Amino acid sequence: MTSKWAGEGDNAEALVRKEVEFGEYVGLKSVVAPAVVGGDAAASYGQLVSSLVEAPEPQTVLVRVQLEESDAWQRWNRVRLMSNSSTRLQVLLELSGKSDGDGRTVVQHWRAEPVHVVVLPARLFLQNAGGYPVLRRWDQEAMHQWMDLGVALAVQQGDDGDAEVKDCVRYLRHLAETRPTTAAHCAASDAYRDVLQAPLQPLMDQLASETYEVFEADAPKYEHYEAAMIQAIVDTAAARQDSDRQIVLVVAGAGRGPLVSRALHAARRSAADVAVVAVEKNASAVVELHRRNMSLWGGAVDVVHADMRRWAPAQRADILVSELLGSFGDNELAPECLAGALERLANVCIPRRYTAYVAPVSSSALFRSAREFGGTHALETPYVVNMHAARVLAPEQPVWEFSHMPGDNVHSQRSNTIKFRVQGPALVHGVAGFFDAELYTDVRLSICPATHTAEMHSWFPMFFPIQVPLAVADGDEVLVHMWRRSAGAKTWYEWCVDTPGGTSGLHNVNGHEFWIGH
Ligand SMILES: C[S@@+](CC[C@H](N)C(=O)[O-])C[C@H]1O[C@@H](n2cnc3c(N)ncnc32)[C@H](O)[C@@H]1O
Repeated sequence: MTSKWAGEGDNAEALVRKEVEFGEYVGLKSVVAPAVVGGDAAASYGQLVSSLVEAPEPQTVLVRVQLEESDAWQRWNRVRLMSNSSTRLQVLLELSGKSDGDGRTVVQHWRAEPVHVVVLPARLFLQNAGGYPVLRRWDQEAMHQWMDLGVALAVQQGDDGDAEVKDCVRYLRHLAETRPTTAAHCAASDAYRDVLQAPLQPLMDQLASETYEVFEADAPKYEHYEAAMIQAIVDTAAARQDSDRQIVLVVAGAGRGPLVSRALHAARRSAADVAVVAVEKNASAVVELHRRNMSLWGGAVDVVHADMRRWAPAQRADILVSELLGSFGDNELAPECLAGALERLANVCIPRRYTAYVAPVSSSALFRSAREFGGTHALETPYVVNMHAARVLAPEQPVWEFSHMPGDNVHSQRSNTIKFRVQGPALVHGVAGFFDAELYTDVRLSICPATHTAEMHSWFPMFFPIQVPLAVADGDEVLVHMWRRSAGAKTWYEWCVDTPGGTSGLHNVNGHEFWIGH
């Protein structure tokens, strides 16, 4: 193979292989391939890099991507696709340092890619009054964002007159030391960045005590529930004629009791006479409810071990409160549990309605992790994940809603197609899912990026992967098709993504890979 990109003689491939071999001999964990090329030589370059990442040596290959090339991303994407998105392929990103552009835009565009190192040319640095190199404010922020993504930074020696590399490095160290600290409520979530988790199934499974403990640490969530309960109690008290009768509030799916404590508090704060009933189907959690009833609630709570779908109390309640919301709103089967229960049990439901949202998402990290779980199964299963090295390609849009008001239709199947105009170029790896909920009137909870409830950390977004990623250009129209289907004791989602270049095909048809059990 002869090519200019290696810049040496007439057998560039042999030269590259020799250098890789030497790297292996001296024990290097990674080797940097020559700068990625476009045009006619792109296929040969991709073939060579693919053969390196498939070689038995456990080295990572860093593909040098020069941002000054207008088709830098497309060049990288071609190599990545030729190498079947190998986990041993990463990016060494060379900033151009020419433009006065905002460095944060580069992070935004590249955060979904497996960037290992960012190389800053020394000319990117300005001189401060003392003659030392500094970065523009937005470039400082960009460096903080790269550090946050765990990306290494390197400085490339410039021409005469550019800053000294050692001074630039000292400045970058200073930036690292003065990075804004993470808020306490984020610190716990940070440990789960880009970690795929199976969605909880609190109806089919019996949750463990430590899972409840994690829920209970999310004070903002319970504060919102308490605010909703106060309003519902006040409205119920105002609407009723026979003011002697106690208001009955049922916490359905009480777990170890955090909403029960909040219900008692809400009753005190609204100065109303409220009887609180705690219903829970997990026998072990019921033991803890009895313990708390004795030790914390003075025996004031009626603890019932029952499934809310079948529980038949002697007296209809006024307010039904439940926290069966999943990352996609309805994925913990709140509709199946609440719709029927509401008809028999109460007039008012908290939450009153919840909406699922979707958006196309790009993330090499999430796609690779899902694929590593194994085969088609892993890429036809939704995950819950604290998305970090990911790029949501268009603002999220509602896909469907469930409402629990008297007289609402209780059927639980849904489907919809949503059209997005995406920011590209990018590789679509799947669909991100979010939800928001109206607990009561204006008291809302949200995990949508645009409206996220402050400091609430109970829910990470959902990720619905697709088996074969789809490339999109800036401004392309992307269609996301979603279905929520049920049969017998199972509910599941099916999904499909269409881009101008192709379709992902339908995922999880008939729930054959993933379903939620009733
Ligand atoms: C997400 S947890 C929330 C628990 C608690 N409210 C909290 O905030 O910690 C949902 C709870 O609902 C219970 N649950 C789910 N489906 C139920 C049903 N049909 N009847 C009664 N409890 C149910 C589960 O066992 C679990 O304890």
